[in-house]
Amino acid sequence: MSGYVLAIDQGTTSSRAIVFDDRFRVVGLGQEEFRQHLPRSGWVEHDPEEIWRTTLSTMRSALAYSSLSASDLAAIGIANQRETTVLWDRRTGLPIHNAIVWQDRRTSEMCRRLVAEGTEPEITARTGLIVDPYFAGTKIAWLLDNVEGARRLAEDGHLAFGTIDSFLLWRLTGGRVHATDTTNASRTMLFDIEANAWDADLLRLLDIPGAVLPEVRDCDADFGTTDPSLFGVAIPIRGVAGDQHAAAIGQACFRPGMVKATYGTGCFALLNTGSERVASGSRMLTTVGYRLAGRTTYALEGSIFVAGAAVQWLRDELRLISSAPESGPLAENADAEQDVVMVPAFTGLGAPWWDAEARGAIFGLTRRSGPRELARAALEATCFQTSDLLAAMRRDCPQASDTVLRVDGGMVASDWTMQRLSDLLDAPVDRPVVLETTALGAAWIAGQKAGVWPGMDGFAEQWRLERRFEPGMEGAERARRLGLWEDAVRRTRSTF
Ligand SMILES: Nc1ncnc2c1ncn2[C@@H]1O[C@H](COP(=O)(O)OP(=O)(O)O)[C@@H](O)[C@H]1O
Ligand SMILES: O=P(O)(O)OC[C@H](O)CO
Repeated sequence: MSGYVLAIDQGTTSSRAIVFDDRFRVVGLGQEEFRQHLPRSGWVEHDPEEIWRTTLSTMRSALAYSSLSASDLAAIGIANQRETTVLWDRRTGLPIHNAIVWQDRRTSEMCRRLVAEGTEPEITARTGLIVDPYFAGTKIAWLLDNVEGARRLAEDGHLAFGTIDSFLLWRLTGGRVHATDTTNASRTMLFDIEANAWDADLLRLLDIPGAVLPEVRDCDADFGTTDPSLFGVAIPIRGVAGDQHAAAIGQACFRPGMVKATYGTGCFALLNTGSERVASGSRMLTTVGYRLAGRTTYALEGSIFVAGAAVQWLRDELRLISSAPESGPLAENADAEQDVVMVPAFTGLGAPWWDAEARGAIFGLTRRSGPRELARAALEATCFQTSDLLAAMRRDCPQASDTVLRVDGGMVASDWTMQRLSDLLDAPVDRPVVLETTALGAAWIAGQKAGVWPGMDGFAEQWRLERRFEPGMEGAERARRLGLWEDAVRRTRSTF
């Protein structure tokens, strides 16, 4: 059998498909952006049909680019934006509403109520999560309560819930598979990560009928085959993982203590904690890193909602730059005497603050502040936030104390940002040769399961360093800058 594997990387702003050969080289690529629907302040939606159309067409483009045909593929792996919630009618396959995106804050009142009722400790004990609108559970509840007729359809067994992986699986298999994987399930706030099962008490708490839920399988399970009407042949789907989990795999973070951070729209850092779940005392998330061959590997996660999105804001709203790569050189020339600090809480603050109501702020502006200082502040905010996450992880887990950060995602192209990141973390930052780590991780799960790619050790050996950034900032300056950030966050938070 051939060693070609196609990975779907269905992200927040674009759908991508990549074909890899058995030496992990990219031989085909397709990418399409799709629309972000912002019906109200704090609300973010995607059209599931657009997600499906762009996924299908990028798969076809990737195949065409590689000059391969579908029958050359040994398997498909899926990585997806997590938490984004779709409900569809099983009888027609049609969504009953737009997908509610992970960034959407419409259920913050519901979450506040759950916290006020004292439910958070039990929710955290079972799911490893914080009560926040970020996760899928309250989004499902909102759809059932606000889309006319939805609750009755759900109770009658006609509605299916899925994160994007489930929705794509349903469509790819012609409605034959309603399943998800453990990593995606672990982001719903309805899943017991110890028992590896949906939690009946949490379903009752959020008033969600169990009939809507997909079956939960391991990341490397059999997820069926594509409907032959799509590509002419039935291609096996052998791997599914949430995109951040797939990136941790693509970065070969297989040993406890290894950490990766992916800098795209947001930033998500995952620390492998091995077969034991680590409870965070610092409001990090405890999550399933991956589950392969019946064994769960846990992770601590820090989620930052705005990273590259702050650069997009400089480009699209302030129009200070015309493209993202201009931000680094601008920042490099910022006035060293000015301390302009940006807290990009456009959609609230994620870990470790979990403040859904906070909104962005800029401090320290002077008459001489301009595009350079704002560019530095936007890029540095990502570094400061990562520093908060790593400090929390180090408190929670001694294995993280002398760690090297493996980075990927669009924003790591900025050398200035990576150097500043290393300076502020006081730790090395490793940028690999292959930056398509999310797709590579999904492809590896599927490829090794299909028997055409090597196992974990063989795969880990292929990881290659492109550049290591070493810390070079004086300790006193680091402490001063981190102090400025701490002060800015304190003044931005909605609660003290
Ligand atoms: N050279 C660069 N410097 C700074 N930011 C960048 C650079 N290149 C891309 N970005 C940022 O990275 C993000 C895109 O990364 P990507 O991994 O494709 O994101 P996503 O998967 O979330 O859509 C954008 O927000 C963009 O602003
Ligand atoms: O699509 P990305 O790369 O922005 O990742 C989104 C995350 O999975 C949200 O939890």
